[in-house]
Amino acid sequence: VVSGRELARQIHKEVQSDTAKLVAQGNRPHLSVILVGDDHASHTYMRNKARAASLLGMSSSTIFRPSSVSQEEMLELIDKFNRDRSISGLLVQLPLPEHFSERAICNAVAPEKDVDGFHIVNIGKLCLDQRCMVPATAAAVWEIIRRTGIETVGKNVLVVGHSKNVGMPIAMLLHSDRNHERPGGDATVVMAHRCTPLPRLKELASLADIVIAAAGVPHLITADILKEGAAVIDVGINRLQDPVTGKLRLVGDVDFEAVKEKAGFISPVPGGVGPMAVAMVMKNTVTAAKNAPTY
Ligand SMILES: Nc1nc(=O)c2c([nH]1)NC[C@@H]1CN(c3ccc(C(=O)N[C@@H](CCC(=O)O)C(=O)O)cc3)C=[N+]21
Ligand SMILES: [Mg+2]
Repeated sequence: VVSGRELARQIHKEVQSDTAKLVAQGNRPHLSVILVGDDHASHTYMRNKARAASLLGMSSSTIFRPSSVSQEEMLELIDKFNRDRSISGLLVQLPLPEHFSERAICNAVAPEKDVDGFHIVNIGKLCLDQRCMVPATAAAVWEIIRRTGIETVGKNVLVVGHSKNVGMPIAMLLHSDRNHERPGGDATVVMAHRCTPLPRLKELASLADIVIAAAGVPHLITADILKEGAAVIDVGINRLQDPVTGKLRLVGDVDFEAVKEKAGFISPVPGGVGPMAVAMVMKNTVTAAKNAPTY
């Protein structure tokens, strides 16, 4: 069982020492988070990021707006933050209410401050293997694989789920060329999604050396469909009500108890990709601070 919390502590140490250097140069990294509405999960993630920032010696601030805020007002706010030199990294917590174009909001954030890596320029660079802000969840999966020593070159990777913010960037990192400006995993990557027939999903899973589960379907990945010794990275975040206690419980897309007996490596939920994703936002914030103009 791979501990995302332990790996996140490694990243934290690296980010903390980079932060201290920047602070000594009078350039303390600052993360600004814009949070719209009162979505409970979004508030949890925001608090995790704010806590990590203060732990690592960065400053952070969260700007709250009601779900009735207009796209116009949001664009103005983002523009103001883009021009504010005391802000190194800026992110707008997703999802946004229905009346928003998330694409327009993501594209409004200055690419060099875009610690989510969701601006179209950063996505374009990601697809061209250029250095860029890599979306935190995808970077988290990448770092878990790298730091655990899981081989990717020539391996079969199955990414389950093709969301633009998670599945797509993960597949992009893992399939691309390792000898590039932004090194990739040189794996043979297949993407399955809601239109993939179940027999086909099983067939693909049985061939996979690495399975990345990012579909948002609890218990989708069961032990019987996996190859013995496969590495399984669970990216799912599903809140299920416990039938006994009635409490909400966080589960991934993987049948953890059974799969941990068959898999070579398994990254759990909670305590896997989540804490690593928070750490990668911090790493991106330091990167943004390093690259910020100092004049
Ligand atoms: N603009 C934007 N950027 C994001 O990076 C972003 C987003 N919107 N919207 C939602 C997703 C999801 N996400 C997570 C962050 C932390 C945990 C995390 O800390 N998870 C803990 C448990 C947290 C809990 O108990 O709920 C864990 O897995 O151990 C999970 C998921 C960031 N996202
Ligand atoms: Mg997790």
